[in-house]
Amino acid sequence: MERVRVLLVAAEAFPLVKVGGLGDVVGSLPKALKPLGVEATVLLPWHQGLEARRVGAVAFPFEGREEVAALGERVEGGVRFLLLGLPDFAQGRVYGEPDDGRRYVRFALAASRLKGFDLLHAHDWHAALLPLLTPTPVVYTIHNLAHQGLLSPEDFFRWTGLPWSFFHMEALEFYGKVNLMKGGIVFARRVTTVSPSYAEEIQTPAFGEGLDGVLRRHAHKLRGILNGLDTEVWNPAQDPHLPAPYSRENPEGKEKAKAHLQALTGLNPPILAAVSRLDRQKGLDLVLEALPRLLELGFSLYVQGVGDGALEEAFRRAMEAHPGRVHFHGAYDEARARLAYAGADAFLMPSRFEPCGLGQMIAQRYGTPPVVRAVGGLKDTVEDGATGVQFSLPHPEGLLYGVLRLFRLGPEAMGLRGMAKDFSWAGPARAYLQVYREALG
Ligand SMILES: Nc1ncnc2c1ncn2[C@@H]1O[C@H](COP(=O)(O)OP(=O)(O)O[C@H]2O[C@H](CO)[C@@H](O)[C@H](O)[C@H]2O)[C@@H](O)[C@H]1O
Repeated sequence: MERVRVLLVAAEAFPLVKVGGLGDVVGSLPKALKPLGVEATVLLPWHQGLEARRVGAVAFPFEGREEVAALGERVEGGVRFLLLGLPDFAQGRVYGEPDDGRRYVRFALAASRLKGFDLLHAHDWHAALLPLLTPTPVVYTIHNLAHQGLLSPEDFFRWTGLPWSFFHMEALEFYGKVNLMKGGIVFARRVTTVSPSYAEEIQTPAFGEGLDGVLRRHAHKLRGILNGLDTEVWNPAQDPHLPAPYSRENPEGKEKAKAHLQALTGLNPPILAAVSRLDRQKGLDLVLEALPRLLELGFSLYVQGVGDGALEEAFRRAMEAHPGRVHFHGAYDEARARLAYAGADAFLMPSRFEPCGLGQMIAQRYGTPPVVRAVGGLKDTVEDGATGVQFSLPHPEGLLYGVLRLFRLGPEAMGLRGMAKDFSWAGPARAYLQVYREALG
């Protein structure tokens, strides 16, 4: 097969901009595709503060006028990034602004005008509109079905100039709104999501977020492909943020990471850690509810994350109430995250749902066994009783059971087994190539 030129279109990609796991995946998949003959470029909004070389401009239609977006280019770690310079992204956060719908629609409209690619790989609702805008084949990946991009139909059709004939149940309409995610699912040539279990789950009402019927109707083009990890970026043997390198063969350095985490936080071992966006999805409220029992049993808790204000406040208060036993780091902090993955005795991920999850994979790679809820990608990546523990009940009792079982079974041996697992992109990248081939027909 000829070299395939693919444009990955997303809101975030490591190392330029990362809020969560989407950034990790979009930033690392291109590297893994390269040896398979896929020339992958990443297109992002030109978020404020990003430095890049201006290489041109793209004209696109919006509200019946022609507008122009600057085009920037930057190469990082062998990956080519293109940035679309829209004034909408010159300030504000990556997500969570009141005009998110409008600015990401504008992003997709401009993205659809880029030339020179055989295939577009669109990620999450921010890029879901692409299959309606371009004849180039599109593969659409769902990283999180909980965020769908809901818009008023009046705004949407005025902005895009698309015909109102798209506003019906088998296309964009969703309870009186335009649903961008639904458009991605219906109109892309292939739809993927980030683990085999989540691909099954989202076809059921319990996990389908109202789109399970649509997903069942399009199940013939739906595939579950597990995320990989960039094993160079996530490698305790060469992580500059750790006090000492370590590996499965030479695990001594892990003790230094533990000592460093304890010194930095004042926590007594054993330390249970969570590094996560603070969102209902992640089930960290269960950790709060289980906290009194966990403390009674002698555990300490380290939580790092930003997001939901009430959760941030609750963890802050828990830290004040239990100095030396609870530590909350309410920041996005790459270096500290790595120290937590390395220095904790166990990693907690009690998610209500989890499309794939990277935290539990990173923890295993750093020799820290995870306690996870048995859902989605957590189910597919943690070997219950061997490299970590799974629990089913979405309740503090379920979490407590999981933690106690893990410590009964022996976290050290599990940690060592976890380090031997292959979480690389090699297999997943081949699966994406197969999907790309299917989409190209
Ligand atoms: N405060 C903080 N400081 C530093 N780093 C932090 C941090 N908070 C989070 N992170 C990092 O963000 C990433 C989180 O990735 P996950 O895949 O576990 O969850 P997320 O829900 O963001 O991703 C969504 O997309 C991904 C990608 O497909 C799916 O795996 C997942 O299930 C889905 O919910 C990890 O690299 C973690 O270390």
